[in-house]
Amino acid sequence: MNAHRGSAVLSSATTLKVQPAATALIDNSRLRLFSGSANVPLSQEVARYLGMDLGPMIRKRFADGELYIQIQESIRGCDVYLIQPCCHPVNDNLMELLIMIDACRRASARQVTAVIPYYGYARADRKTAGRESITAKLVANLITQAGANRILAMDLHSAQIQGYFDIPLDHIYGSPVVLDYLVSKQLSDIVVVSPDVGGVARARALAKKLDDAPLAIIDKRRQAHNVAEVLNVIGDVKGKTAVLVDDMIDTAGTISAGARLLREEGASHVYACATHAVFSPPAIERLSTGLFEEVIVTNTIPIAESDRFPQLVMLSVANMLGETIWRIHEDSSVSSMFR
Ligand SMILES: Nc1ncnc2c1ncn2[C@@H]1O[C@H](COP(=O)(O)O)[C@@H](O)[C@H]1O
Ligand SMILES: O=P(O)(O)OC[C@H]1O[C@H](OP(=O)(O)OP(=O)(O)O)[C@H](O)[C@@H]1O
Repeated sequence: MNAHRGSAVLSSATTLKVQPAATALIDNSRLRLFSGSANVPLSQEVARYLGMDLGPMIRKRFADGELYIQIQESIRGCDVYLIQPCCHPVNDNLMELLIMIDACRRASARQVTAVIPYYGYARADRKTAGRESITAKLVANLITQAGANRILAMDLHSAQIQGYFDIPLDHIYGSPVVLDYLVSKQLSDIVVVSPDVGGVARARALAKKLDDAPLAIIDKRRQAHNVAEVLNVIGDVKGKTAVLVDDMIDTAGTISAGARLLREEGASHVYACATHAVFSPPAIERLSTGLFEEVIVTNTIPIAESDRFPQLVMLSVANMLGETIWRIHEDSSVSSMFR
C-alpha cells in the first residue's frame, strides 16, 4: 500500500458494508448523477461504483465572471444527485452548486440531493463574538431555498449543522476507510489523540474500533483566527504510536503543533488522520517537515499534484458515497452501513 503514498488514491471497503455487486441490480433508469467542477475525479469514481456515467452538463463562465449551467438531458421525474464539495474556491463552488440545484428544480427533477462531501463555512456554526454571522446556517438556508430536497454530507465539522437543514440530511463518516487503512498497517502500542477538545468524540470512536486503544487529548487554544496554540497533552503518549485524528487539516497549525508536542512528550511515531484535506498555505510546508510518519486524508477535496508530498496517503471515499447514494435512491438504510 505504501507504493501509493503521495500519488494514487487508495480505495477501501472492508470495514464499510458496501455491496459492489448491488450495482449490477440497480434500477438506474430514474437515477441521475451530475458533477460540479469542484472534484470531478471523485464524482467519476462514484459514478464508476454505481455503474453509470455522469450526466452531461454545460458549465461556462460569461465575460463578466457569472456562471452558466445547463443540464444536457431530460431529468423530468428523475432522482438527481449533484456532487459538489464546497472547498476552495469556496464561494465559486457554493454558487455553482446553487445554480445546479436551481437548474434541476426548473427541469422538473422529482428529487434533488446535494451531495456535499466537504461542507464549507462549517466552522462558522455559531456566534463566538458579537455581530458575527452564523454562516453555516446561511449556507444551509441558501441550499434549501435553491430547491434541494435532501443533503448527503460527510464529516461535518459540528453535529449541529445537521439541524440547520429542515430537509432530510444523511451524515456519513470517513472513519471506516481510515480505520481499514490503519488496521492494515498493524501498528502496535497505539494511542489515539484528539488535537483539541472539540474532536474528543471523534477520537474516542476511532480508539474504540482500534481494539479500545487509549485516548489522549491536546489542550488547544486559539488567540486569533488561524492561529493554534497547544498547551499540554492529557494522557500518556510516551513510547507510543500516536494517531492524531481530526475532521480537517486547514493550515495544519493544529495538527503540526500537536505533533510537535507529542514528540516532546516522547511519542515514538506520529500519524495524522483527517477526512478533509483543506490544505491552505502553509499546510504543505508544515506537513512535510518530517514530523509525521504519514498524513492520512481522504479525497473529499482534490489535492493538486504539486501539493502532494512523500508522507501523504490519500484514501478514497467514493465507494462509500456511491453506496449511500444507491441506498437513498432505493429507500434503504444508510446507518446500517456503519454498524
Ligand atoms: N473558515 C474558517 N477558518 C478559520 N477559522 C474560522 C473559519 N470560520 C470560522 N472560523 C472561526 O473559528 C472559530 C470557531 O472555532 P471553535 O473552535 O469551534 O470555537 C471562530 O472564531 C470562528 O470565527
Ligand atoms: O489546520 P488548522 O488551520 O489548524 O485548522 C483545522 C482545525 O480547525 C478546526 O478546529 P477548531 O479550531 O474550529 O476547533 P474545534 O474542533 O474545537 O471546534 C478543525 O476541527 C481542526 O482541528
